[in-house]
This record gives sequence, structure tokens and C-alpha cells, in this order.
Amino acid sequence: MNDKILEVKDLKLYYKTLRGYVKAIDGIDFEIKKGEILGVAGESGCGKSTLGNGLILLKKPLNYISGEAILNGTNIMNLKNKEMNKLRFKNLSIIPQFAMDAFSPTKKIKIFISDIVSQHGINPDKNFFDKVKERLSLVNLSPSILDNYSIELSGGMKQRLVMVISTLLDPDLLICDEVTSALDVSSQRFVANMISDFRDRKIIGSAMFITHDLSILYQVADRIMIMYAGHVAEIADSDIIIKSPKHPYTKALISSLPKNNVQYINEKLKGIEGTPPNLLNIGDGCRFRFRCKYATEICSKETPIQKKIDENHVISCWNYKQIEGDKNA
Ligand SMILES: Nc1ncnc2c1ncn2[C@@H]1O[C@H](COP(=O)(O)OP(=O)(O)OP(=O)(O)O)[C@@H](O)[C@H]1O
Repeated sequence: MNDKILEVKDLKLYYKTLRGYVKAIDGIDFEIKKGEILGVAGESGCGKSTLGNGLILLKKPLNYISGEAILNGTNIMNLKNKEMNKLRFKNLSIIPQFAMDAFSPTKKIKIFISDIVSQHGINPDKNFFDKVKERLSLVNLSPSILDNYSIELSGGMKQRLVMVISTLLDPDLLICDEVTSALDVSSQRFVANMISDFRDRKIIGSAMFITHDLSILYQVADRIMIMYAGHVAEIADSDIIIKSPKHPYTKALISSLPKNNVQYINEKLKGIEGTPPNLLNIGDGCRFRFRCKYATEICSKETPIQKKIDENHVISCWNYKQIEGDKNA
């Protein structure tokens, strides 16, 4: 039996612009196992949202260039929109970035939900709304909110409602894009825990949890994939990524996180020096080389391959072995 819900192989998704291609996803490989929460992290602009959106709906100017994304045995990159529509919501669902701003201000929540599910051929009858109410109670929302307008709900309530709506058909894979970003710390924790709770209850099969917030991922993700400028830098169990990363970019990202017991009145928070490269018409080579103190000649000539160095550990760095030997790394 295949234990993977999603297998992505050498996937390339580029934005077509008047000045050329923005190579936002440029030959990435990864998999999501059944029952797994895969965290996806990296600096702004590294391609996290492009990946999430591109898997579910390719909208111009984003173009599929090559590669595969096999969802439960089917390469979804080859599917026509009509065929893909059958999978959306049921097999693959997404909570896009800023989803909680997408509620119509003029429709009551009940009407909003009815309109969405009707588009997917579901009758929003009493049985359907009994299930909705059951799910609302799982996320501490009262059934009475169905008669509210979205402006009457707080950000945290809207995000929990979005979570319920996106998972009503028990999708095999849920893509969550920055679902905690606009929330206060306690709502963030609640929403993040909801995702693992929904997985444990088998409401969703697996999840891809996209965020720039590694501390949230450490709480909920089984494995974390670190992206850099449209490439995969490292993939490993969450514990490894946070406590003993190997890629120089992951190391820099982790060491830029605020530390416990440090007073930042006395000490400055360290960022990563430099900025990510422009992805427009970018050529070969390691895209982190401009900011990496370990970069050598090969790094500017050849794009590092994703190398499996352990059962669950993948790294794209020509020099990771030398870096490992450096005690100051
Ligand atoms: N419509 C577009 N046209 C051209 N380039 C785009 C478009 N949308 C995004 N990009 C570029 O694609 C790259 C990846 O962007 P993306 O939004 O996927 O990154 P991200 O990691 O999700 O960032 P953030 O954390 O800020 O949401 C960036 O270089 C971005 O400038």
C-alpha cells in the first residue's frame, strides 16, 4: 500500500511576466505521508504560497512548466480544470492566505456556506447543516453564528469558521496557507492545534501547513520543509530542523529566532544578512550562495541536488559535509 498522499517530483511553476519568467517553484521534490502534517517554511518570497496555490488551481500568470504532483496515485498537474474540480474540496482543499477576509459582508454565514457547497454539487439541507453544527462545536463556535454576518465575528472566530468550511468534505489533504499569521498568540495556538486535532479525528487525512513561523510548526508539524528562493533547502523531522539543522540557510533561520531568557532590550535580535535573490530569469547555482559563508565555486555553477542523507532527511547543499565538520557552524 502506498503510504504517501502526495508525491511532488521535479515540479516547476513559473510566473510569466513581460520581462521573462519568475522561477517561483524551480524543480522541487517532496512527499506528504498519509496522516502526516508537513510544515513548509522560509522567508517571504521563497514560493510557499505559489506552491500551495499552484497545487490546487493554476491561475495566470502562474504557469505549469514541468514535473509531477501525484495525489493519491493521480498526477494532478495533467488534469483539466473540470477533472480537477471533482477533486477540489473533497480530495484536496486549501485555506488560502487571507481566506478570512473572503467572507461576503452582505451574506449571513449560513447563506455563504450554502452557496459554496452548492457549487460542489452538495445539497445544503438539514442533514448537511447538522454536520456543520457538529463541526462548529469541535472548534468552540456556537451554531448561532450561522445567522451572523462575518463582520460580527472576531478574526479568530472567522479563521476557525474557515477551517470548518474547508474541511466539510473530509479532504485527504488540506493545504493551510498562513492561517495563523493575522491572529493573536492564543488564537494562533488554537487554530494550529485544530489542524492536528482534525487530523487525529480523521476529518482531514494529511496537511501541508505553510507559515513563516517556525515556532508554530514545531508545535504541530511532523516534518518541516525549508524553502529558499523557489528551491528546497532541507526537509527533516521537526525536531531535527529546529534542534540540529544541517543546511546553512536552515541554521541561519533557526539562529535568527528569538531565544528564551534573552532580554532584547540589551541584545539585538539577529537577522540573516542580505536578501533573497530576484527570481526573474534566475540561472543555475545555489540560490543561497550570495549569503552563505561556505559557498565555493561549484555553488555558483551548479544547482545543488536534493540529497537524501537519512531516512527522513533531505538536504540541497554541495558543502554540507564540510560544514558539519566546522565547529563554529
Ligand atoms: N503574480 C505574480 N507575478 C510575478 N511574480 C510573482 C507573482 N506572485 C508572486 N510572484 C513572485 O513569486 C515568488 C514567490 O512568491 P510567493 O508569494 O509564493 O512567496 P511566499 O513564500 O508565499 O511569500 P510570503 O511569505 O510573503 O507570502 C516571489 O519572487 C514573488 O515576487
